[in-house]
Amino acid sequence: MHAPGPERDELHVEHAYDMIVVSNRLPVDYQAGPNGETQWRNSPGGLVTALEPVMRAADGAWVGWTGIADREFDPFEHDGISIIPVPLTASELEEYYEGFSNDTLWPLYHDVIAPPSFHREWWDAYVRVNRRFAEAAARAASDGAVVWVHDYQLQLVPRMLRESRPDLVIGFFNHIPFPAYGIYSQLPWRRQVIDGLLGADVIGFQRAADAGNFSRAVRRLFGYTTRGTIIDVPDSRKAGETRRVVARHFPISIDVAGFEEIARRPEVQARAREIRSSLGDPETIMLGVDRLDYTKGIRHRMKAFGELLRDGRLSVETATLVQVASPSRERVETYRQLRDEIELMVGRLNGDHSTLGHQAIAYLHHGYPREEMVALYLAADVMLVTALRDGMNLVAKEYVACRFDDDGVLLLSEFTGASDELRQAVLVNPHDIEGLKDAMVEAVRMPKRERTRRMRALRKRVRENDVANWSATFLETLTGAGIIQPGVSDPLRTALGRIAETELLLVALDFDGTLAPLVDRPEDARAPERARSAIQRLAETDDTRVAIVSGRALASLGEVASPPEGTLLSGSHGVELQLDAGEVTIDLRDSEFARLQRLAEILEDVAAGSDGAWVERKPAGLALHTRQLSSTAGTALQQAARQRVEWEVQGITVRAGKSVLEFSVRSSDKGESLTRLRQHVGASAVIYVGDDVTDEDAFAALYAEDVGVKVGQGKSIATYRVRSPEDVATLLEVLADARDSAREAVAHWS
Ligand SMILES: O=P(O)(O)OC[C@H]1O[C@H](O[C@H]2O[C@H](CO)[C@@H](O)[C@H](O)[C@H]2O)[C@H](O)[C@@H](O)[C@@H]1O
Ligand SMILES: O=c1ccn([C@@H]2O[C@H](COP(=O)(O)OP(=O)(O)O)[C@@H](O)[C@H]2O)c(=O)[nH]1
Repeated sequence: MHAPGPERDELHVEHAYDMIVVSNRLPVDYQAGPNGETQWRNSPGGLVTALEPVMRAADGAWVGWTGIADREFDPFEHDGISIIPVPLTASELEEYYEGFSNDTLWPLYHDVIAPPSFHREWWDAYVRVNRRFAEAAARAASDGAVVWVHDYQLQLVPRMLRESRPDLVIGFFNHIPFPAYGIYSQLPWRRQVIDGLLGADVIGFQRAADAGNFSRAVRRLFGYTTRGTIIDVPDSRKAGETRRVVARHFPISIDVAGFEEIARRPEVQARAREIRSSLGDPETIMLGVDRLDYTKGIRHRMKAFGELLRDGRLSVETATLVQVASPSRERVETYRQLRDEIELMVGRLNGDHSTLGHQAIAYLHHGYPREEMVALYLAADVMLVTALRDGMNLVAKEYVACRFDDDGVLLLSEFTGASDELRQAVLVNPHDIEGLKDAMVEAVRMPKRERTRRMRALRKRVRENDVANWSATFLETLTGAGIIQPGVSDPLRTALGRIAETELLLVALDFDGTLAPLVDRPEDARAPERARSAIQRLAETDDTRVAIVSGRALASLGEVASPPEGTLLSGSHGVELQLDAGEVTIDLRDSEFARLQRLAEILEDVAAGSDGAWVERKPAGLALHTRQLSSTAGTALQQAARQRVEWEVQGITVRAGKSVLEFSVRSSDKGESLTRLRQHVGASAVIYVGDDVTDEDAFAALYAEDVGVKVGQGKSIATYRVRSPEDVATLLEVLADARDSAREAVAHWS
């Protein structure tokens, strides 16, 4: 049966969209009401909260399930978003959604808080439904489109899409945690799931720890090489070649300005006052807002609250707990049991502690629209987020975004993704009931000054990474096609401020295209004066070391960069290093020397046939430069050189740069070089800035707390971007200023 969608417009979807989001949930759900009537309502959960503003801004389509079984809907338009529904039968709902997704993967990925069930027929349904989603996306995607797949319900879709549509750019984002290998390895289909995910070009996680767990699982199960955030995956279409897959964290967020705007509305503030007075105007309102899910730690929070009332540390006359527990996955047995347990607890606590005038717990088993949520946030003095495991927890961020009055206390579990960013919350381990009780009392009694200090810091942090920033960072990593702001963007400025506080900083910079604009004759390349004096400022202090990391031979680098004393140099992609103790000399073995000679003959021969191409000699390799040729002629010449070298010389490392093809008889890359520099210096944090494909190895060698900056367009795993060497100069000035301020602050406090 085909039912009409809301505000339905006929959509013609074949190969129509350049950007497609695929998720199990759509922004709207078709729900049966208590009397059998059906209605569209907003879907539950944070995935929809985060993706809705992204989709509204993009001219793309959203592929997903409408929340009801055995009904088919034509594509329709909802609130400015093109929706492509995927149908599920009643048995698929049971086996794919309630079964494999929410009774196998969900508990397994949330550290087996509840025991996962493993059933082969659930797995079969999971494969079948994933294929249906992949087919729907493949039908709707235009040539070379970007397809962004979401969450644990659809982990096989990336591989399925890559097989059927190799032209697509495929991203995947996991909204829930990715567990440690000891837990993940329980999954009977552990290899198939990882292989499914590795079909993507970029796999995003909420926390750095999740990405680390995933990379470890890839190594253990497949033995693929992983370097930092890069995984080399065999290319099923090109024998002997590998594809680069990026696996790293992109913490999700919310529409911060949108939430604040609602919070500032007079009618929402009036509603907040009304909520307070309907609860008898207690001194303290504590609030919990969660889907009714065993991962959220609702029982732990109620136990702690009950004991505080029992012990007289809190009283119902002064404190009330409002618990919104919105209905979720109600046909899954573990969720039914949880509801019974929680409602029993609420009944007991209210029976034991409530008075005629004061209720201990106001328990609301409903889903509320956003305005009501915001009014609740404004009414709450203390927000309780006590999840036992949670991918992110957007409620924590929403609370902070709404508190434009700089008041309110956020009590936050360390086991949420949000706790990585929201360090100024009162952080708790919800398993430690005594610790939780103490933290609740601390939150209730916290003096105004401290509340304000913490809330200001939290609001700053949440504003720095809103949902637009999250999606832009992910999509830029995926496509390299984002619009780069001129100068130094606010998020980059914040990251520079943070890294400037480190003890011993290594500032590692590529030269050509990064410090110096690209020029036709490499010997003419020079860094602008502003960059040179900022480097000078950075290099003259004991707590900062500067390194220039280049593909050029060391001798040529020294000449064009003329760096200040003490600068470390890495040439020939790390084959040559000039550290404090002097230059590392390269003694080529006889076999390497012979190969170098043969290489030189071949490349000189290839270059001789083309006007404008030339060969640069380096200690352990050669570079064929094609910058002065048209792009077609340059590519053809590079192709010819590559082929001849492959046929005629063994053991050569080939590396493509911007209009240059590098051949080396000894393999090393900028990532290895950066790691050696980090160790040599003993750096506590590193910033790396680079523009070329070869700089990606260096970005891959960065740790979560380091900063990677890509100069210009192009696919990159770096988190930040600037447009040009001029902006790199500005970046270095900002960094030098930030380093001075950090030093002054330390001097002031010591
Ligand atoms: O679709 P449901 O089965 O009703 O569940 C609702 C959503 O729950 C999960 O949300 C997660 O995503 C949030 C945003 O990234 C994150 O903050 C939270 O920690 C996660 O649990 C689930 O991952 C979604 O797929 C569901 O739609
Ligand atoms: O009655 C409710 C309860 C929750 N939410 C929203 O549901 C999302 C919950 O996201 P979170 O990341 O905290 O957890 P999830 O439910 O996705 O696990 C947030 O945007 C809440 O504002 C809502 O709109 N109404």
